[in-house]
Amino acid sequence: MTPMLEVDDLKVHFGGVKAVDGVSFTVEQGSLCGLVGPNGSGKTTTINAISALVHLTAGSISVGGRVSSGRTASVIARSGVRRTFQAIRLLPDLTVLQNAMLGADDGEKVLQPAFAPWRAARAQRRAREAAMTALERVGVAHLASVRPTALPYGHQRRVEIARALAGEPDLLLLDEPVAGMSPAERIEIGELLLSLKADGTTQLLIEHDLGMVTRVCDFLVVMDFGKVIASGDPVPTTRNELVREAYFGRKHVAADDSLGA
Ligand SMILES: Nc1ncnc2c1ncn2[C@@H]1O[C@H](COP(=O)(O)OP(=O)(O)OP(=O)(O)O)[C@@H](O)[C@H]1O
Repeated sequence: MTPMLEVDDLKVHFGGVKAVDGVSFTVEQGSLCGLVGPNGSGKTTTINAISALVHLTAGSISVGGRVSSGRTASVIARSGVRRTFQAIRLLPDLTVLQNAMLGADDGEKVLQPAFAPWRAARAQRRAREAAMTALERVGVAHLASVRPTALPYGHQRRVEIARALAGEPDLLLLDEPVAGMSPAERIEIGELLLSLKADGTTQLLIEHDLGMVTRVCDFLVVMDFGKVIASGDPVPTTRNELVREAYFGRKHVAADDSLGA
């Protein structure tokens, strides 16, 4: 197996806060890896480091065999790493289609039509095609002309995913993509992630719903207090005693049997 993502002894400290403190893991090409752990365990900071939104205190990150540490967020994105955000970041004054277009290659030119107009027109055409394909994929193409603020939360989340897909990523980082969705919507998004995997997209999924994670992921990495406390096949990993303690606390572990069911 070829690694798509290699995180090696990653540390991200904010002053005295050791948000990520010596994390190492690998995501194989074409696989779907779950990154789980209690609130504040360092998951978002880890994908912020992978997408170059925070500085690394130490360690290294490689994507597709190339060391990405030191590159800017836009260079990382252009190299095929796209992401969604835990808090929805759609622009309220743009339509659903325009928001998705921003995620396409050259998406930034969508907002600069006056700059080299002939090139902008070509970039816009390509971005529109990629965005429509992504919106179709997440099931909201019929809402392309609507403003995202007019949509229910679950649909806004789908647009957020579509924006990342419009960049046709090799590595897709998903930060709680189904938060706030109904159980039926979660199943649909789970199926979408599996279909993206079937197409060869490597994915790193942050998710608190361990039922979903064990259903769709090939591999799990579990964090607590900035460190990896367990990793491996999903079902046995969620049954690991350290993982159960991290989620439920020691005194509840014996009583609660909902993990890894
Ligand atoms: N910019 C920052 N400055 C200071 N502390 C930060 C910063 N970003 C994150 N932290 C802290 O780092 C720790 C890890 O946060 P992070 O958001 O990565 O956790 P998480 O596992 O994603 O949590 P959740 O599941 O709640 O989203 C937390 O204690 C958080 O308060």
